[in-house]
Amino acid sequence: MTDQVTTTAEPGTPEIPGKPTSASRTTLSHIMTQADTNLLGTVHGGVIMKLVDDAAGAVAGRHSGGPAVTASMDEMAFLEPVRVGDLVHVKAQVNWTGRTSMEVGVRVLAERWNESTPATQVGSAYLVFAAVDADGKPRRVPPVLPETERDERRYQEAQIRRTHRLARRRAIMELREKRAAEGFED
Ligand SMILES: CCCCCCCCCCCCCCCC(=O)SCCNC(=O)CCNC(=O)[C@H](O)C(C)(C)COP(=O)(O)OP(=O)(O)OC[C@H]1O[C@@H](n2cnc3c(N)ncnc32)[C@H](O)[C@@H]1OP(=O)(O)O
Repeated sequence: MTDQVTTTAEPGTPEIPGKPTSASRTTLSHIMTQADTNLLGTVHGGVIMKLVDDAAGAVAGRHSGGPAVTASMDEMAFLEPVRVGDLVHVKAQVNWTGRTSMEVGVRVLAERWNESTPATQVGSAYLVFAAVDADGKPRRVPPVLPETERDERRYQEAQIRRTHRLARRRAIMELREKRAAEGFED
């Protein structure tokens, strides 16, 4: 993992024009059936996570203009159980871009398929996608251009999460190196 947090091009490489958040924002909707349930009879969390990954992957592909792979999924929150017969809407947008990675924010909403009551939020997640070339190597992404106050807040919050991810990873690597130097073999 690299520590670079800006979208500045390397010397000699052209800048990539930015893309507004709305250009790739996407909603994926899916009706939940008996095939999606866990042993408790509610919808399996893994089914929701697959939809989240699909919607976020579509957004990352649209934003970056090519293939993108999931590097991490964190802070997946399940706020309410989802039931058979719920129409689930997975709303995703690019919150932040680095050099080759993007943070995609996802909100999961559910409504009864045959009722006119408003949809309620049942989950949320943040995923990091890396744009890749034909060899699976990271490639540069266009900077995302936040358009609204909410987009701007999400961008700033994503930067905080990015800083924490890098700091946590660095701290764990340092601890492992220290323990190895002290002779621990775990
Ligand atoms: C309406 C829509 C209908 C749609 C309806 C149908 C669905 C249709 C959609 C299909 C969408 C499918 C979406 C599924 C997508 C998969 O399921 S992909 C499969 C699962 N993922 C993988 O297999 C990825 C495996 N990992 C890798 O290939 C490599 O580790 C990676 C991710 C390319 C990173 O490579 P690396 O050599 O570590 O490169 P490195 O330069 O260090 O990192 C590259 C960037 O990633 C970041 N990064 C790397 N690792 C991490 C990490 N763990 N955490 C955070 N950031 C990281 C780095 O910080 C760096 O960011 P920048 O500073 O450049 O911005």
